[in-house]
Order: sequence, then structure tokens, then C-alpha cells
Amino acid sequence: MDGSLVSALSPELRRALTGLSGTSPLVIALDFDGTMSPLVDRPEDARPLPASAAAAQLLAGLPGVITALISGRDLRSLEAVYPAPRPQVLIGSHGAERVLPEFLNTDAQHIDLDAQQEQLLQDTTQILGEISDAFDGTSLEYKPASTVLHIRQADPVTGQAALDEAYRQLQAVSGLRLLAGKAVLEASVLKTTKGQALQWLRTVTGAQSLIFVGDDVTDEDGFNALGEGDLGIKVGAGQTAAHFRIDAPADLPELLEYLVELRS
Ligand SMILES: O=P(O)(O)OC[C@H]1O[C@H](O[C@H]2O[C@H](CO)[C@@H](O)[C@H](O)[C@H]2O)[C@H](O)[C@@H](O)[C@@H]1O
Repeated sequence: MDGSLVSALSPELRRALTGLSGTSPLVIALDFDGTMSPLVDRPEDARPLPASAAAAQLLAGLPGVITALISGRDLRSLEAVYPAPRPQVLIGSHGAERVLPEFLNTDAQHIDLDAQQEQLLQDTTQILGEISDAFDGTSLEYKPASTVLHIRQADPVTGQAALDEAYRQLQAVSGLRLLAGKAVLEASVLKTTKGQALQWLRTVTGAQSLIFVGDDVTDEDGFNALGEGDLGIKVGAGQTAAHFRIDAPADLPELLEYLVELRS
């Protein structure tokens, strides 16, 4: 780092990262929206910060390091906003979809809903569609196992009213999981969490340590799944189970570049 610039990494975080410099395999798992990409109005406009993508690519080429993207987005949407080269393991839909590099010798996982789940998703989408039609500036995002009500482009009062109405109509529906997020409410017919995704990643990679960086409510499942020797890093403000914090996605390149430096 240029000595004239203030570091975005606290001395404690630097020390903790340095402590992992000899672990192998080290899995570096990154959330996408709000972590690799700044938050934007329209989900399709999100892109990883070029400096974060470049550092992630360097890490993927280092011995003893495995990189992963763990996102709430479905894989199709994730691949559309994050053009290759991407991290080696891609996990989408909060853990329900996975694409892996060959060296991990494990099959990919795709979403396959049963008839009951299909029906529940259809009914839920209908309800959210009616709510979105009734509240200006809100919109829907469709995923294989969930539908998301977005309120980022609505005025705050209207957006909150739309969320309240969605909770009112959906919170008691059996088989449905409601996930709060940043200016969104997601209704999913699956129960998979980022915590389960990290546990699975630990098993298939034989990771000695995991680093997980995330910003949102659903990333807390990931932080809570970390164990001794792992490192959770929260991006931004808010209550968290993570060990450390950086302020914004713009600070991620420094963190990843520091890891590259340590492992090279
Ligand atoms: O787990 P992530 O990779 O962080 O995905 C979480 C959700 O991210 C997306 O929504 C968020 O980012 C949008 C684009 O910046 C923003 O407009 C929205 O307000 C944020 O909540 C994505 O659209 C969701 O499907 C993901 O679940």
C-alpha cells in the first residue's frame, strides 16, 4: 500500500489475515451484492469492482487457495453480472445451486422443485405481483426457488408499506421462508442458507481455514457457521457475528490484495 494513504484494514484485521498466511487450503468466500459490487438501483446493473475481480483472479491462481462466490442471486443472474474470469466455486440461491471446478471432483447442484414447491412459488409470485402493482416504484425479481420484492426505487414510505403488506400476507404461509435483505424481501420455497453452503465448502475442499466476507442479513448465517481458525469480515454497518469489519465494497480490493501479497 502507498504509505501516504490511510489503510481500510484495521491493524487487528491485518494481524488476523497474516495469521492465515500459512494455512492450506485456505478458502476465500465472497458475497457479491454489497461486497464485490456496490449496491445499485437495478440488480441487472451490478458489476464487481474491477480491482476486486482482478485480486480475486490472482488469488485463484495461487497454490493452497480456493476462491468462491456465495450469493443470494441465482446462478444465471450471477453469471450475467459477473463475467468470467470468476472465482473458482460459484454458489447461488443462498446455497441451493453450485458450480464447481473439476479438481474438487464433486457434482454441480441445480434446483429441482417438487410439484408442491412449484405451486407454492407460483402462488407466492402472484401475491407479490399484486403487491408490486399496487405500490409505485417496487419491482419483482424471479429466481428458480424464490421471488424477490425490490423497493430500492420506491419512495421510502411506499417501499416500507409494500414490505409490510408482503409480510402480512406471507409470514404465516407454510413451507415459505421469508428473507429480509437490503431494500428487499425474498420469499423462498427452499430452506438452504449460506451457513450450510460454507459448511459444505469446508467439507469438499478440506479447508484448513475459511475467510468469508459479506454485507447483508443472510450473510449472518455464513458468519455464524464459521469456526475456530476462520475469519468473518462484515462490509459496512449493522449488527454482526463477524470478527472484523471493512466500511464498503471499495475497501475489498485492499483486503484481497493484502492476501495476494501474503500468499505470493
Ligand atoms: O448474497 P448477495 O450476492 O449479496 O445477493 C443478495 C441479493 O442481492 C441483490 O439485491 C441487492 O443488490 C441489488 C443490486 O445492487 C440492489 O438493488 C438490492 O436492493 C439489494 O438487496 C439481488 O437482486 C438479490 O436477488 C440477492 O438475493
